[in-house]
Order: sequence, then C-alpha cells, then structure tokens
Amino acid sequence: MIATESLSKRFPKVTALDRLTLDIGAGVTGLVGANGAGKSTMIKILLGLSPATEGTASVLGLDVATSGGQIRERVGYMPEHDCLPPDVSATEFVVHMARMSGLPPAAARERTADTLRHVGLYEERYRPMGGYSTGMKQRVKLAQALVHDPQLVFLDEPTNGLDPVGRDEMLDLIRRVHTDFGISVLVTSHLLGELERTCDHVVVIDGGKLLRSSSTTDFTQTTTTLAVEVTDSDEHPDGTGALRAALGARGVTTQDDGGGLPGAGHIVLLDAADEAVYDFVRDTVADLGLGLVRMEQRRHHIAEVFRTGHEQHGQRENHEQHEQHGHHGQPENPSGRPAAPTTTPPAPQTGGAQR
Ligand SMILES: Nc1ncnc2c1ncn2[C@@H]1O[C@H](COP(=O)(O)OP(=O)(O)OP(=O)(O)O)[C@@H](O)[C@H]1O
Repeated sequence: MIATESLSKRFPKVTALDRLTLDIGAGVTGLVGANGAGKSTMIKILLGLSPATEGTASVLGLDVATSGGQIRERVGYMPEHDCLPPDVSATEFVVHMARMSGLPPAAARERTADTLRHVGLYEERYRPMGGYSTGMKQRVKLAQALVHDPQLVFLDEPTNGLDPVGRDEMLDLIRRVHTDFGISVLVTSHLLGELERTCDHVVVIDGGKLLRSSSTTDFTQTTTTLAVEVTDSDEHPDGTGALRAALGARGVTTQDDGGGLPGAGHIVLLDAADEAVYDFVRDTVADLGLGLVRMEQRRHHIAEVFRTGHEQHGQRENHEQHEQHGHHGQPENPSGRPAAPTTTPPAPQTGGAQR
C-alpha cells in the first residue's frame, strides 16, 4: 500500500522526517508519534501535496513525486484540523467533496447518504455544520474521506478532541472501514493505547525517525504473568484477599498492585511460567468456595515496550507524567488536544485506554 525509501523532509529549522524507510501493507496501520514527530508531514508527502527533500515514496504503487493527482483520486484524506465550512450542511459538503473526486451528481448524492449513514450522521445531515459537536464534525470529515470509495484512507488524528465515549465510537468506526468495506487505513495518533486495539500494524516515529514498525501482536506478546479474578462469597467477603492469603500460605507469591489494570485490587497477579500453577490456582479457588471469573495470561501493552526503553534512557520521570494523566480512556489533558511539542523526544503518550 505504502512504501518509502530513506524519505526525508527538512524545513529550515527542523528535520520533520529523517531517512524513513517503511513498507506498509493492507489493513489498519497506526502511525504513532508524539506531537511534532512528523506524522502530518508524512501524510502530506504521501498525498503528493508536499515534496520530500530526499528519498522516494509510493502509494498504491504510484510515485508521490509524479502521480499526486492519481493518488488523491484513489486515497481518502481526513485532515487533522477543523476545516468544515460552518454554514453548509453535512450533505451539501460531502456531495461537493464527492463531486470534486469525480463522481457524477446522482452517484455523489447516493454515496453521500450511504456514507453519512455509515458514520452515524443520518438524522442531522441537513443541519449547518457550524452547530455540530466535535464528534459530529469528525464524522463528517471521515465521511468525506470515504465518499468516493477509496482503496486507502489517511486519517490524521481522528480521535482528537473527543471524549472517551466519542473516542471509542470513532475507533470502532475506523476498524469497520476496513472490515466492512475492505478499505485500508493509515491512522495517526499520539496515543499508543488506542492504536493497540484498532490497528493490525503499528509504526512508531519519533523526531522524524523510525523507532519501530511491527504487527500489533508482536508488540503485545503474552507474558508469563497470570491475572486471576474471583468472586466474593458469604464466607469470604473479600474473595481476592482470601485467595491471596491462601496462595501465600501454599508458598505462591502474588503481586498485589493489580499491575495498573482497571479494577486493580480485584486482580491477583502471579508468575505462571510453570503450567502446573494454573491447576494449583484453580484448586485453591475451588477449595475456598469462590467463583473463578477469569484466569488469563497478561499481554504486554505497547506502551510498556517503550517504557522499558525510556527507563533505560533515564526518562522515567517524563513517562510517569504521561501515565498519571492517562486515565482510563480519557484524553491526556482536559481539552483532549495534544500537549505542546516537546524538545526531548518522548515516545508517544501512553493514552491509558487499555490500562
Ligand atoms: N510548513 C512547515 N514549516 C516549518 N516547519 C514545519 C512545517 N510543517 C511542519 N513543520 C515542523 O515539522 C515537525 C513535524 O510536524 P508534523 O506536523 O508533521 O508533526 P505531527 O507528528 O503531525 O504532530 P502534530 O500532531 O502536532 O501535528 C514539527 O517540528 C513542525 O513544527
């Protein structure tokens, strides 16, 4: 879908992309990086809107330097910033964009109605967009990117400014763009956590350089840590505490911080490198007369991969600040907008949506 070879973009005072070599296949790919990492610059080059300083790039096999027009016919683009005219309705705007992409009038109207329904904006489609919420505006921007039935879409920070519910809905929509229509997606975010569950593949850039490009499952390999959740009972009103005590009495060490997972304190974590531990835990739970809600191997979260790297580079403090702000599924700052670009190169913020 996308290939770059030693792609660089230098502005007078900053190198936005630094010799980036990438090969991105079909599916949903996340391009993640802190603010200023070079994500938007990359998308503009891939659309043929901004020339690279060095290196080459192709999209759908077309050279960005010479075939920008053809690329834009086949690719949809959802820009990051608010760019919707306030005094026209979603229908008028998306029909206009469909016509700009070459659809005849009747097809443009039909596709607009279908696409707006798909993004969940059917009822409000005749109202002027100036009165729309941020979530509705993001949906219109997504609809205009999809209306001409592209093979690939570039979505630049589509969850920006959304509350947790809006963010989850947008992520589900993005996933369905691929599963329902077979359209491949390149989606940017400064939040690792949200890409973890949406994307098949994640590319991480930092200061214009490639940090890592891997399938999501490679990022999130299973660990030997077992997470166990049990019910309470009349005999043991604190079932979790009773299980910890019983396992401890039988010589099994448990961690009691919940590992930062949601519901921490209700989850017992223990090392299960040996498979016999599974039976042992099950028998202990049964002996206590508790219900076993779940017993599962923990997976790494993408953010942990980067946390380890950062601690090695003495940037733990910086990272912990992100963690503190990364409440479950919530934006990192009250506005939901990215924080100002930093000069130290932190890995992308961890978002916390999965934690
Ligand atoms: N037209 C420009 N002129 C000069 N510098 C630019 C220009 N466009 C981008 N930059 C700089 O290039 C770097 C990368 O910017 P870019 O917008 O690609 O980052 P980003 O990862 O998309 O971040 P954000 O999410 O904040 O937009 C930044 O330092 C930015 O200030």
